[in-house]
Amino acid sequence: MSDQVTHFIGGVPVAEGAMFATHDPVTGQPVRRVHEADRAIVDRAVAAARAALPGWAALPVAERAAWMRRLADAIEERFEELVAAEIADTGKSITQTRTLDIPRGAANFRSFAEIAAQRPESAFHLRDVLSYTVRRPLGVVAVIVPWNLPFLLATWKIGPSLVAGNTIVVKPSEHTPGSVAVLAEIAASVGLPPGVLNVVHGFGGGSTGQFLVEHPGVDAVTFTGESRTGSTIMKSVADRVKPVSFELGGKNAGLVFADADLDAAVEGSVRSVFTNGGQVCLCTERLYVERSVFEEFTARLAERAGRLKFGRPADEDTTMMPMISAEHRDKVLSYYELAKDEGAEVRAGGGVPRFGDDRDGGYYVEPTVLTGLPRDSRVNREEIFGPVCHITPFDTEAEAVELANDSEYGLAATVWTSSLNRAHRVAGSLEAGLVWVNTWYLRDLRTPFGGVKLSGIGREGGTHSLDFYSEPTTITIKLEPGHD
Ligand SMILES: NC(=O)C1=CN([C@@H]2O[C@H](COP(=O)(O)OP(=O)(O)OC[C@H]3O[C@@H](n4cnc5c(N)ncnc54)[C@H](O)[C@@H]3O)[C@@H](O)[C@H]2O)C=CC1
Ligand SMILES: O=C(O)/C=C/C=C(\O)C(=O)O
Repeated sequence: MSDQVTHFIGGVPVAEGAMFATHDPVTGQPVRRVHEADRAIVDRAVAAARAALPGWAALPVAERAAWMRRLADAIEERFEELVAAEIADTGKSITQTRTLDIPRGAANFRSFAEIAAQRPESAFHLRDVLSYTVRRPLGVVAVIVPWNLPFLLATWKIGPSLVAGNTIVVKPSEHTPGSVAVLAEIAASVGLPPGVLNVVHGFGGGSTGQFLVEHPGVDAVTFTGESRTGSTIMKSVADRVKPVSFELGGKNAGLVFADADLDAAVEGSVRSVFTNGGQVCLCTERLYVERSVFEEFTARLAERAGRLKFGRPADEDTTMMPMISAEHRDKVLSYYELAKDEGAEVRAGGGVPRFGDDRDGGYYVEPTVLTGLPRDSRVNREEIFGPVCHITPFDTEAEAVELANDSEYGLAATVWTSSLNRAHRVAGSLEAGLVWVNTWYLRDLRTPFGGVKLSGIGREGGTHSLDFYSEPTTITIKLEPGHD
């Protein structure tokens, strides 16, 4: 793709609006020039989506599902181009991008095509009354997504909203416009009807994102990002009572019991704390470890953190990526300093790696393991969104559950134990939308996905997505047997 990123409206590229630059997180150097959509451009995108709505909504679901499969095929054909676009924006490793981010994009379209096409309609026939439900699309949906998993998260919302018959305007993060811009090219190349999928670029508050969610022609908003942003968007749409689906932040707990397979718990926690540089809303930031294995677990996790590899994205054995921006790096580093001020013992990391090459201009921080902080420390309560965790010992199962639940967030939790009874008991007691036992981030796209408390509103995934992206109308007919 070109280094200049344009909007995509009504099936064609639109190179209008002021320009801003994005930066390569690996070196800090400018990487793209992006057009910012002002109110007038957002207006045109919403109008294009609205014009395309009747035709798209009227298609049989099997035909919309066929379009989703065409998009998935085309993603696979342009796989390496999407991998390159994602890496240029994020500095992710090529191994992760090839195995997680881009394949999930294709899977997001394919799985919602299958789920929507196979969904049974419900009808209840009781004596001379027939009650049944028809589902209609919400209308024009605004899709607002963040920078941490740009293609995965955008397609996770684009697939089900389109197959349910909506037309959409997507706003990717200002940091990561590239892969969704390639998706727009793909939509044009497969001949998706103009206006069904529109993309506008720009910032959030006071810019494209706000103009889009507030727009009277937008019927619903689906958003992934920080909890505070979710709250701001909710206020913006409150007057029009627009439906919202929010996947927000987390301060996720991992519980390690002494009966766990410790090798698996350590390796699983390496993944759950440090994957994607800790920049996944599902990452573990609070670990609670039974006292008898606390020292061994902590020493082993700290040792593994020190061995993560800061290679270039193109090196297949790279396991640590940079933070997305200088601003986000500074935020994460401010928590490293705060941890020290709050009295933490730094068991690994705590600073900035030095390379002696152009990566010193990038946004890297060290993977960090902390202990010794009280439960009410800010480091134990606030979402950091970096490669860092704090580990606390516990003595009883009840205490572990109580500590894990002592959070304003409730997105994901991980339980490490060899006892099935304990796994079931503890998992059911945790205030979280998602609990993984002896694993982390194992996904089945049919299951409900989302969080409680500050971590979100509603669930997406499988039929839960299709429920959000459509409205049911219940029709009840009084039949008169024997009449025409
Ligand atoms: N899923 C999660 O938990 C995520 C959490 N974060 C956290 O949020 C912090 C800030 O990162 P940001 O990229 O600024 O996240 P953000 O939540 O502010 O931005 C996510 C998306 O929302 C848009 N946006 C922001 N304000 C908006 C508004 N008022 N109306 C409409 N759209 C709006 C942004 O342009 C972007 O596309 C990070 O330091 C990180 O800690 C960031 C990304 C994802
Ligand atoms: O759908 C997934 O597999 C991952 C979702 C991750 C987020 O929502 C996030 O990191 O914000």
